[in-house]
Amino acid sequence: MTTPSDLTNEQTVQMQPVAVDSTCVDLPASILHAEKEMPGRAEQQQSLRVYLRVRPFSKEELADNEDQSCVVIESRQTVMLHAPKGSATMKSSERGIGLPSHKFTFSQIFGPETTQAELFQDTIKSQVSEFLDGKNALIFSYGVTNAGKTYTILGTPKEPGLLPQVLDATFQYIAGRQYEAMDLKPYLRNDAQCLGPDQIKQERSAKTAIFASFKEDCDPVRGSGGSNSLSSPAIGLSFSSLSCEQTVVSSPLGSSQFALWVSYFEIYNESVYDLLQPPLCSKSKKRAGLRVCEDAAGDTYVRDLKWIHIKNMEEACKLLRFGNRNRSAAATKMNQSSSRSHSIFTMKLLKIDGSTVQRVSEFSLCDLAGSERCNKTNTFGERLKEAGNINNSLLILGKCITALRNNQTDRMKNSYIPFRESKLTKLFQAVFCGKGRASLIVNINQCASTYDETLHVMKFSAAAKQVVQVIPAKSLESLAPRLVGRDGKPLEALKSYLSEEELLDEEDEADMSILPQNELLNVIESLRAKLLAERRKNLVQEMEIRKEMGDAMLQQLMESEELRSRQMEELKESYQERLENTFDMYKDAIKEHAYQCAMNRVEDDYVPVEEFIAEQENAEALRRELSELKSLVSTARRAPVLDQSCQTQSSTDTAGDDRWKRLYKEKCAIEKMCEDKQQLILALEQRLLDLNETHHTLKDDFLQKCADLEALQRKAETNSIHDLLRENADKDNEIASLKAECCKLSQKSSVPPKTKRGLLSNIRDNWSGMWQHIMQQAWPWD
Ligand SMILES: Nc1ncnc2c1ncn2[C@@H]1O[C@H](COP(=O)(O)OP(=O)(O)OP(=O)(O)O)[C@@H](O)[C@H]1O
Repeated sequence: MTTPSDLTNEQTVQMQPVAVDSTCVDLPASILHAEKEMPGRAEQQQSLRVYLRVRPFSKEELADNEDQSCVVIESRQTVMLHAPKGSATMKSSERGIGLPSHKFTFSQIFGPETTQAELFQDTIKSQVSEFLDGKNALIFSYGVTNAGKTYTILGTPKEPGLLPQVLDATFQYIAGRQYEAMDLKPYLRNDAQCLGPDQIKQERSAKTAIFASFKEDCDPVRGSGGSNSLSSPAIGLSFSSLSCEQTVVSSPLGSSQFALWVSYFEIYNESVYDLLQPPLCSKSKKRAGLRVCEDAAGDTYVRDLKWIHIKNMEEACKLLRFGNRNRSAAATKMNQSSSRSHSIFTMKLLKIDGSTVQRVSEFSLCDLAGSERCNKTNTFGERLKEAGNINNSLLILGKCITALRNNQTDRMKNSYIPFRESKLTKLFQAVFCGKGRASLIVNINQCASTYDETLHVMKFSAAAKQVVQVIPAKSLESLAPRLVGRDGKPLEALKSYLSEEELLDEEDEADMSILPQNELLNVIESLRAKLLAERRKNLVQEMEIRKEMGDAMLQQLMESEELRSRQMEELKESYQERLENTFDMYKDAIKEHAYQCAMNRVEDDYVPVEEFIAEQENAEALRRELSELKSLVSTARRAPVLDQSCQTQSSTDTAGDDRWKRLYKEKCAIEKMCEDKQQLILALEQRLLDLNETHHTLKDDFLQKCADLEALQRKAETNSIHDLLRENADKDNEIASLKAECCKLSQKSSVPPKTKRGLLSNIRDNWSGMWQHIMQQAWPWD
């Protein structure tokens, strides 16, 4: 068992450049605290136990003078692998890819000197105890060919392997309390079946048929309970060494009885074959493959697999030998008797109270086929196909382990675990998912020639070691078996329960390879027709779904378009309204401004009509006076001739001369003044004309601006909202410039402030000035 302190110790080991298996450094806390039952928690967590067994060199290997320093066991948990010269690993490391040495940690490492009994004691003994206590267990032996997997599981006559030891421990445990009746048998994965007399008969004859084939080899089957003293030539093993003192679990007290049923099957080329089935008479006939099905709880089982009730080690040995004879083995380059299949020996222990099965526990030992790759084993033809299938199922096992590990280390991840992709993983899915404990025994040899394959095995085991098995506390309760009658129907009224036949109706994974060829063709045809119909149905469904989706999307699009255009309309209206308001405001302001300017100008230039008429009358009077004066002056001009004569006649009249002179002067001044006045009137009239003209110009300007504004307003109504916004800005500028122009115009048109005296007062001022002037001219002495 790996503990945190063990891991700390492991890290202190200093080596040359070494690839340290990451599991020994970065184990997550959950794994470090694994294997502890959490008090108050509804589950137990335990990392998958991965043991390493290094087998000793054989005589031939020692004779070959192979490099013997590839595998160095450093401690009970740590092993170093050094790549030998010429290995692919060494070549890669020489090219700078990877390192020549690798360090791995295991739950425990067993060196070449380890005995089978020691191995049992330190690895699976606790699991055997659990099995006897009602829990499930699974043991895998994994490694390349010739690494010692079969040796570990089965052993030799002198060194019985784990399986005989488990059997032995079980028989010790149930000794004296065996249920002899044989009428209660395992059913599906976890259930039990109550057999009728004829079924019991069948069971007995099946067992007798198997044992009959050993008549010539072995002693007659002895009674129950004689496990300890067996020497069983049936499998060529002497189990004398099993009469050991190993007491796994002391026999329980109470009235319960136990029945042990076993099965033995192999998975060869992805087909399941019953190894306890009598061999076929004709070698040309193909063995019948068995189907892997699921029960109502989703647990897999092998349909029609033979379960044999055994009562002692002798019977167990016979069955093992019988099964091993049927097992697919072939000579490979590496092993003269290489297992080409995964063989699975399963024990089911039924705990029976009266006639009720209290519980069924299961212990499976799986001797996996060699994990080597094809090129190493010089495989061709059938061997190549075997290798492909072996590698595939081991690859799937590896994938499942990696996916389990990834899902556990990263809780956010929930990757698919491909249990169903191979028969092997499908069958043991339940154990990996918490319905039992699993252990992996990795077997390696120390040969330099298989170094690369061994390294591959070690990397696989490094991943496996990180897997945590979460075993719900309730898993055992859920394993409480259902008892079914001889027809497979439950003895108790269980609505949800499906019999095997009912289950099989729904089962779609029938193993068709067992049917004859013409039937197979029929099956293929009907399947093809079904497939076509199914495809057509799917296509129609897909089209309908697509159409529905398309309609829904179109509807959604139209609705959103409508909403958008409505929003645009509202926006446009609001902007238009704001624009109109702004225009009205500016229009009013301009009108007001123009009106004010006009009013100011009119006010400045205003001359009341009465005053104007009065001024005109005055001017008329002045004109009349002027004309009188003129006539007076002309008279006066004619007078000097007369006056000359008068002068000569009466030169003494000086007073008259003076007066004439004065009048003449006055006349000249009045004439001058009249001319000035005339010019002033002309200037005033001209001014009036100018003012009228300015007034008209302003009026025209004003009307023009109003027209422009109206045109802009009309345009704004027709333009889009964006144009309006843009033009709004333009118009703002234009209005600003108009305002500026108006200001300029108003400045230009406005006269400088003056007192509102009007034309008349000007004329009056001028006239009084002129009158003073005349008077001064006329009477300069005044
Ligand atoms: N621990 C061991 N001590 C002594 N001999 C061993 C040990 N392990 C294996 N051997 C011997 O090595 C040889 C190969 O072992 P085994 O047949 O068990 O290998 P394997 O891994 O099962 O091979 P394959 O996958 O080809 O079946 C056998 O002769 C076996 O007796």
